[in-house]
Amino acid sequence: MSPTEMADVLIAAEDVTKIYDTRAGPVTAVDGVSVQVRRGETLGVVGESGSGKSTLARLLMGLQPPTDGRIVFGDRDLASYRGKEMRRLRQRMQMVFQSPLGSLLPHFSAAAAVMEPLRVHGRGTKQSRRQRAIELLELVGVNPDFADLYPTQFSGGQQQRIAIARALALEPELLVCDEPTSSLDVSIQAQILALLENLKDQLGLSCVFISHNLAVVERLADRVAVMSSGTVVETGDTEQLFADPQHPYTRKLLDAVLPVTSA
Ligand SMILES: Nc1ncnc2c1ncn2[C@@H]1O[C@H](COP(=O)(O)OP(=O)(O)OP(=O)(O)O)[C@@H](O)[C@H]1O
Repeated sequence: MSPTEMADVLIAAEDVTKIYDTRAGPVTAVDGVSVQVRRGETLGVVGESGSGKSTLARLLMGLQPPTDGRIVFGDRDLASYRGKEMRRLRQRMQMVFQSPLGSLLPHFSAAAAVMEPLRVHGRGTKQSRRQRAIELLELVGVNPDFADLYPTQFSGGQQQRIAIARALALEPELLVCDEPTSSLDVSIQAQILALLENLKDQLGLSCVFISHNLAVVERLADRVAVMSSGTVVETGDTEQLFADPQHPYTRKLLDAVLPVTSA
C-alpha cells in the first residue's frame, strides 16, 4: 500500500488473533488476520460458517479484545481508548446484525428505537431527536406514519431498515454489517442490499460487510477478504478477485456459487 493509501485507512486489524477458552479447550477463531478498511470503502468478508467472520467483526468493533495483535482505528490502538474517549469512539462505529429483532427492543416503537442512541449520547432535545428519527426512517424507506408501531408489527425487511436507521443515528463513519440479509426472503434481501448500496454512496460510509453469500459481497464490496479456518487466505479488489481467484479455497467458494458446466 502506498503512503497515501495508508493515510486513508480508517480501521485496520494488524496480525490479530482471537483464542476462546472453552470447556473443550482453546478455540482459535481468528488466527493472525490483517485487513484494512479505507475511508469510504466497503470491505467484504466472505467464508464458510465457522471461518471466523463474526469474531473478526466483534474485534473490529472493540466488543472483544484480541488475544494477540491490535485493532487500529484512525491511528490509535483500540485498546488505548478509555472511558469518555471510548464512548465517543463507539459513536463512530456501529453494527447491523443478522437478526434485526436482536437490536430492537420490543417495547420501543420504531421512532423510539432510532431516538435511543441520540438520547444516550445526550444529542438534542426530545423534540429534535424525534424529528431526526423521522428523517432517518424516511431515509431508510420506512413510512414515518408507522413511526409509533412496535418492531413485531413490521415485516422482517422493515425491521432491518429500522435497525439500519438506528445504526445511522449517531452518524457513524464505520458500519459493520454481519450477515444483514441472511434472515430475510430473497426478494427482500435485494431491497436491503440496494438500500445499503445507496446509503454507502450517499453518506460516504466505510463498511465491513460480512456474508457467506458471494453474490451479495460481489455487489456491495470494493475489496474482499476471504476467510478460512480463522485466517485470511486471499484479499483483492472485488472485480479482480472474482475474475481471477488465486487461492484454491476462493476458487472452491466461487465454484459452489457458479458451478462450471462441462461442455
Ligand atoms: N464466544 C465464543 N466462545 C467460544 N467459541 C467461539 C465463540 N464465538 C465463536 N467461537 C468459535 O470460533 C470459530 C469462528 O466462529 P465465528 O462465529 O467467528 O465464525 P463465522 O465465520 O462468523 O461463522 P457463522 O457464519 O456460522 O457465524 C468457530 O469455531 C466458533 O465455534
